[in-house]
Amino acid sequence: MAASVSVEPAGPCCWDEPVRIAVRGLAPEQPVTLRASLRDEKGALFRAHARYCADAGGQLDLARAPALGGSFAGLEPMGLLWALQPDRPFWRLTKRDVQTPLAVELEVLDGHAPEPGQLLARALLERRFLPPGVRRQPVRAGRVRATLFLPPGSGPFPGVIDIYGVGGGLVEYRASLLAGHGFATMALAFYGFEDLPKEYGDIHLDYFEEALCYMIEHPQVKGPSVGLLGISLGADICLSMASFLKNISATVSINGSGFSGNRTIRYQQTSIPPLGHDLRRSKVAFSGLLDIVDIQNDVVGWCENPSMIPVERAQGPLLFIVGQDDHNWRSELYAQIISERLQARGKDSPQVMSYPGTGHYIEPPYFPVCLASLHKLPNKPVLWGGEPRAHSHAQVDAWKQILAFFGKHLGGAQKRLPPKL
Ligand SMILES: CCCCCCCCCCCCCC(=O)SCCNC(=O)CCNC(=O)[C@H](O)C(C)(C)COP(=O)(O)OP(=O)(O)OC[C@H]1O[C@@H](n2cnc3c(N)ncnc32)[C@H](O)[C@@H]1OP(=O)(O)O
Repeated sequence: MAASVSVEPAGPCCWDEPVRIAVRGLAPEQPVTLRASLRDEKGALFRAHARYCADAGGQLDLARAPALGGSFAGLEPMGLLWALQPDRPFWRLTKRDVQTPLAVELEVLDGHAPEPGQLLARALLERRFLPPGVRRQPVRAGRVRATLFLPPGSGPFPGVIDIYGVGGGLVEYRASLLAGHGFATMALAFYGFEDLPKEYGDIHLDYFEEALCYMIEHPQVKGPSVGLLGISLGADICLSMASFLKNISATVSINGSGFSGNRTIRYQQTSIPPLGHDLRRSKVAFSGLLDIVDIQNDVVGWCENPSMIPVERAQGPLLFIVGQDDHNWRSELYAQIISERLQARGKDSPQVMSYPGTGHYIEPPYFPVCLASLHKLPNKPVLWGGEPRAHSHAQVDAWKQILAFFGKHLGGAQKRLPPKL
């Protein structure tokens, strides 16, 4: 019998959904190598491989069989996706056009030799970023440059604003995936897109207030308040919005700092001066990579430092997703300072999910960890941190936590049915 690969659920799947991969028709105990590859929209090739042995019946189920080595080892049913690494140095897997899927090619090769053996079977996984029925609406309203993703159904839906960080542009893939879980999600650009400022400058919260008003007034967004989700600088913008603006009922910070970083945050008469940094504290790591984890200035005055965002003013609960191996800055320490600030002011401690072996770039599930890539501020490749297996597991858990947190505090999201595995 010829070998064949089966993937469940069959057909196209969302990028954040797990799949069950199995191979049938092998010889009993046959050694095989599984290879995965994908090409991103810029032509960069990402690859992973793992060695396995079929069972006594000539079957191989990645949910039951441990990988014996390769890009990863052990029982990792989704390892061939999260372990994908780019051939191009310091390249990050990202998705620019969410309307097209990424295709992951799976190949089953005979044997474990370093050189590939005979090709036994092949399959193509179509991984979508625009979940079925999600509507994508470009937003050009006043100064706001964004895309709103509306879940399938009639609504209104609980709303979330999603903000990325340094690098700018309009990053849509996390917002589009979140909409697949029942949240009307706005991917919000704030620089480096169309007529927005070309460079990252002071953070003017009135721009973000305009985006918030757009969401609250939208007939498909359930009022009276929305949630916020941000990573890195985007997380600090979310924390600032929650501290100064009304109608925000839940805020998630992924590896934010809780400080005004190296630009001033401004709202009406208030300004928060930057903590600042000293590039002389950066280290050169392997391959000439910069390690900037310690370049932020020391937090003099601890939780009373004037560069801190006054998070105690936030109306709704806060969730901090923290990578303990974050090399952009010390997210774990900053989450502790924020907790102490809240407690010192008689507020509840925030929920902190702190993940070992996890770096700065915590993305939705199954994105391969980006260990290093161009940082637009020093304009050099920097180390982001993370150990691939731990980081990948953290991404899966963090996504569940984020969905549960928004589900609880924004209420009423329609659950997408989990695939039957
Ligand atoms: C000063 C020292 C630091 C101070 C720090 C302390 C203060 C801390 C302050 C706060 C710290 C907070 C820290 C944080 O917030 S860091 C973390 C958060 N990061 C983000 O949120 C990123 C969001 N934005 C993006 O990723 C971009 O918009 C993307 C990449 C999607 C498009 O972006 P854009 O449309 O602009 O791209 P381009 O096509 O014109 O290419 C431009 C260049 O970009 C490079 N590139 C492109 N794609 C990739 C890729 N896939 N892999 C690797 N590199 C990639 C490439 O070299 C290319 O140049 P070239 O090869 O074409 O010549």
